[in-house]
Amino acid sequence: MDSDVPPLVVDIDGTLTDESRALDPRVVPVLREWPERVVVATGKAMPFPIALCEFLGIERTVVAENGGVVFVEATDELRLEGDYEAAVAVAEAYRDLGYDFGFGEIDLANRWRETELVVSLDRPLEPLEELAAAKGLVVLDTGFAYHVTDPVVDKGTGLEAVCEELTLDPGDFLAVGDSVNDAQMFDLAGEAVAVANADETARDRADRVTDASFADGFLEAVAPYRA
Ligand SMILES: O=C(O)COP(=O)(O)O
Ligand SMILES: [Mg+2]
Repeated sequence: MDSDVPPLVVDIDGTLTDESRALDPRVVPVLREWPERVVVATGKAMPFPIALCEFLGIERTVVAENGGVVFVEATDELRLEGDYEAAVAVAEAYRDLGYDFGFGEIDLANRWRETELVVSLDRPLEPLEELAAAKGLVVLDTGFAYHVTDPVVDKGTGLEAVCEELTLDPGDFLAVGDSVNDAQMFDLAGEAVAVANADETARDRADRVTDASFADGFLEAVAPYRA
C-alpha cells in the first residue's frame, strides 16, 4: 500500500455484510491492515461497531445510531445527540395504535440505543412516519430496519465530529455504503462509493457504484488502494 491511501469511513449492514447481516470474513484483513484511520459509521447501536473494532483489533472510532452516537477512543470522546425522548414518545404512540416493533420481547435491536429507535421492516410504515413527523423526527428505511431518527444528526454530522476530534478533513475520506443513511457522509467524503445493492439515494449521492454487491462491492471499492 502506498501513502495515497485515504482514511476510510465504512458502513456495516449491506456493505461489510451479506443481506442477512452476516459479516463477510474477507473484509477483516482489509480493515485490520488499512494504513490510515478507519471510522465505522452505522445505524446500529454502539455496542455493535465497538465490538467490530475490538474483534478487528483496530482503534475504536465509531459513529453509531446514524450519527446520534459518536465515540473516538483516541481522544476519549463520547457525544450523544438527538431527541431520544421524542423517539420513545413515538414508540409509545405506535404501541398505543396496536403495533409492536417486531423484534420480539427481548429486543436486541433497541436494547442499547441512546438517541434513536428502530422498527422492523415488516411493521406498518405510514403510522410510524406520521407519529415521527409530529415529533420532528424522520423515518429512515435502510433496507434492514426503519430508524426513527432526529434529523439534526446523520452519518455526515458524525463524521464531522470525528474529524473535529482527530483534526482530519472529511473531504480526505473514502466512504463506502449502501443506503439512504449513508447519503450525508457520501456528500462530505472526497470519494463516495455505493455498493451495487445500494438504494437509489445512496447511488445518486455516490461518485461511483461498484459492479459487485455487498462485501464483494466493498472489496471492489477499496481495490485501487490495495495494489
Ligand atoms: O442496520 C441498519 O438498519 C443500518 O445499519 P448500517 O448503517 O450499518 O447499514
Ligand atoms: Mg448499510
